[in-house]
Amino acid sequence: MVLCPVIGKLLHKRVVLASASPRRQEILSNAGLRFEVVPSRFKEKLDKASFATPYGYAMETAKQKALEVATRMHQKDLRTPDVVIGADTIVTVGGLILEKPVDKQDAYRMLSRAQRCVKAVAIRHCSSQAAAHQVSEFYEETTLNVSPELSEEGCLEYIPSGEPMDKAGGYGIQALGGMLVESVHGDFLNVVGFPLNHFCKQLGELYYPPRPEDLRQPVRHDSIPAVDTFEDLSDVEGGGSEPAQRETGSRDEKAEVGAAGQATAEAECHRTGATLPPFPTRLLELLDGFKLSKALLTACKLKVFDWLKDEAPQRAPDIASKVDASVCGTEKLLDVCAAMGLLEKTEQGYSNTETANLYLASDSEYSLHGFMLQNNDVIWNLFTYLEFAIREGRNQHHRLLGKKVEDLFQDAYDRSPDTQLRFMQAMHGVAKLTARQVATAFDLSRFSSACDVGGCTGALARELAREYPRLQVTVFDLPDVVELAVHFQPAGPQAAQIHFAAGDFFRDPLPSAELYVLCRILHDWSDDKVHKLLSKVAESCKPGAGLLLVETLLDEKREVQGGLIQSLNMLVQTEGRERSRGEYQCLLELHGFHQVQVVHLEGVLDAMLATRVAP
Ligand SMILES: O=c1[nH]cc([C@@H]2O[C@H](COP(=O)(O)OP(=O)(O)OP(=O)(O)O)[C@@H](O)[C@H]2O)c(=O)[nH]1
Repeated sequence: MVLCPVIGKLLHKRVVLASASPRRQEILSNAGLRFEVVPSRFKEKLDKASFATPYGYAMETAKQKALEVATRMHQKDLRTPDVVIGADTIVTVGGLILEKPVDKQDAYRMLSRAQRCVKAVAIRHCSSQAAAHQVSEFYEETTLNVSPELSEEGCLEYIPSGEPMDKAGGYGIQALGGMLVESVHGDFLNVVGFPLNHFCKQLGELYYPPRPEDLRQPVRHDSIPAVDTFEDLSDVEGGGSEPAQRETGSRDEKAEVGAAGQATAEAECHRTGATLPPFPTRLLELLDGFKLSKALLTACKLKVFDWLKDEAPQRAPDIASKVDASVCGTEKLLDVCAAMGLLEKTEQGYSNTETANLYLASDSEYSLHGFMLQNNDVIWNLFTYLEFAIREGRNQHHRLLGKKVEDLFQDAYDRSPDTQLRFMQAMHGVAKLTARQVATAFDLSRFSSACDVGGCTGALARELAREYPRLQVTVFDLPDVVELAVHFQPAGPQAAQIHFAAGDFFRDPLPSAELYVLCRILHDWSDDKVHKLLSKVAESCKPGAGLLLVETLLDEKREVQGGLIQSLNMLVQTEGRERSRGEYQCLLELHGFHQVQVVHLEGVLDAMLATRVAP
């Protein structure tokens, strides 16, 4: 018997479940699906830190599981399956991704907290060419609250049952673990092994796409009762709420679903007087964000990633003694780093992930260690005054330092070589990340000389020189910056193309050049100073000279909110601000630069190239 007609659509296809999970198999066969089981050999070891969200990580793992099985079957018996289903489960607690416990202690830690269970499912529709496979994907999220009465003894009694160890989140809700869970919001089967309801809906969308006339009907949101509210909602206008965490569909659809869902929820509340609003998971994750940042910064400050670089896994007590810290504190910090995807935790101990080796060890080529320390030692402290910055509309160095600050770069901090070097290390790390993109954003081959105004360690100058072998680049910066820049100059073929010149770009004449570069400089300064600097650059330019401006343009569409955070950052730290594309365009034109072209770079930066016209 097939209750759900879409399951029948798969009956004559070769369906493969790429999973070893017995629960997943049971749920799907109970639903009448016929399939073969070929557990995936894909190692669940993707770098968590390289995904913007936990969902992204789980989805990529699910897709890779299905791909590995489809490819292997094709290679082995030359008969490609029609459909391969891959799934992955993660559990998130306050933004941290947890999977299956690696040991009993880990299980204990997982058990004591409220969790979100996210299942990502990838349905791979195969053809003989892997590249031509179509993949439909969705994920389903269920929120669980572990009973607040769950005692330490209760947890410790449960763990030896063996149930937690092969289960994401550390419990089997369908068996003994059910006793630990107080409430479930969302699809129960999703926690147990597979989101059957959402799967059927997804198949429905694939096999019965809506007719155009259906699309013109007002949206109707069918109800899927959460397990804690098994009620008939059919008397509610609009038919009840869409599952809160469905993530497929366009933004507009989501907005509609959200609005309709809210109206329904209100109606429902009015009717029963008892229904709880959705659990504010995202909100709580945002709240916890500062704790995660501080954990990352602290691990950098303690040089945890240096001690683990290129080493065999080490246990918490070893690391604790190296970083001169308590074992219990170190262990907690290491666990959070592992959950953030910065460390890997196995039975042998902790080791760096690739992200940590690449960016967090202090001696790696693309190290952001200096930038982390700058954030820990300076920016973090400034942000504690955010409320004042918002009220007063200005930076907060005076509060942090307890004195009036006239010029941020000249007299804000003690300009000891150490402080200066730390600042330069921070700038160097950030500049190296983006220098290649900046250097290649436009064709600059018509210029034979460039001046990188405020070019600090010469990281961008080096990329410009590498990209344009006939270009001579002058890095113009304050005398003490130029003095310390030698620490950052690797010997190499570009060295002969790069020169350093000391001076203050507000007071001293600029070195002459055909191309001027202002990379993340203007955003530090007030409008008055920006005019002053741009007029100096304009005066130094002959007609046809170029100005390469690199900044974060406000109002540009971006995937992440980084641009807006950057804007807040400027308020707290500098006397400047981020500006919009229109504002920069006006500024450039006012100072005689026209033909403005804009290129978006990866991350939050944008590059603009303008040409000086005859006055
Ligand atoms: O309450 C419960 N919570 C979780 C489970 C089981 O946990 C695992 C989740 O892991 P994953 O999705 O990665 O699947 P695997 O078992 O590793 O098999 P794959 O071969 O597909 O990677 C899953 O088995 C759930 O059933 C549970 O049983 N109860």
